[in-house]
Amino acid sequence: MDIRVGHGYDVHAFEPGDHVILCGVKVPHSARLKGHSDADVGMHALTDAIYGALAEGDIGRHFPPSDPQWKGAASEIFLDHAVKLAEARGFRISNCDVTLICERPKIGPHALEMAQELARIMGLDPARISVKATTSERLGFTGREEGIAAIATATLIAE
Ligand SMILES: Nc1ccn([C@@H]2O[C@H](COP(=O)(O)O)[C@@H](O)[C@H]2O)c(=O)n1
Ligand SMILES: C[C@@]1(CO)OP(=O)(O)OP(=O)(O)OC[C@H]1O
Repeated sequence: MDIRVGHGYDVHAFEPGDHVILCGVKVPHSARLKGHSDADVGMHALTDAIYGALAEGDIGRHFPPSDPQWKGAASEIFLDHAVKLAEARGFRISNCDVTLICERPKIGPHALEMAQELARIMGLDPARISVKATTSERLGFTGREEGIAAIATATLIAE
């Protein structure tokens, strides 16, 4: 049995807007996240965790920010690619855990829907997916509400 663990980290800054996309869910907010794609910071961290477990580099290697093809892209494309790459290598994803770091928006009311959306994209039982959040107690860039950070871990198993 081959068991792999990967982790991912991402940050996107706020810019003027009225909603954010987090783990595939549109959440009303007083700003939006800036990015080349839809700036789904949680999905990017999870995608990087899977690439990390596979030693397959990072999201920018597979989807260069310099490529206009990915401008405004739904981050589901990136996660789907990482999952299919894992499957092609004989791995199944056992579980994953995403932490969103922000003062606002509040994630708790949306966490279940986010886990369900990630599960849909990944073809997994939602019980294998965790989405949670923490503030940084008003410290640092997330504390000043300049952006949102996300960390993720994924465990992959090949029998
Ligand atoms: N954006 C956020 C941040 C936090 N939560 C929930 O609040 C709890 C307490 O946060 P602390 O940073 O004070 O530990 C946290 O455990 C989450 O349940 C949230 O929903 N959205
Ligand atoms: C996702 C990509 C796609 O062009 O762009 P961004 O939306 O800016 O996101 P980032 O987390 O900076 O990762 C780099 C890129 O791969």
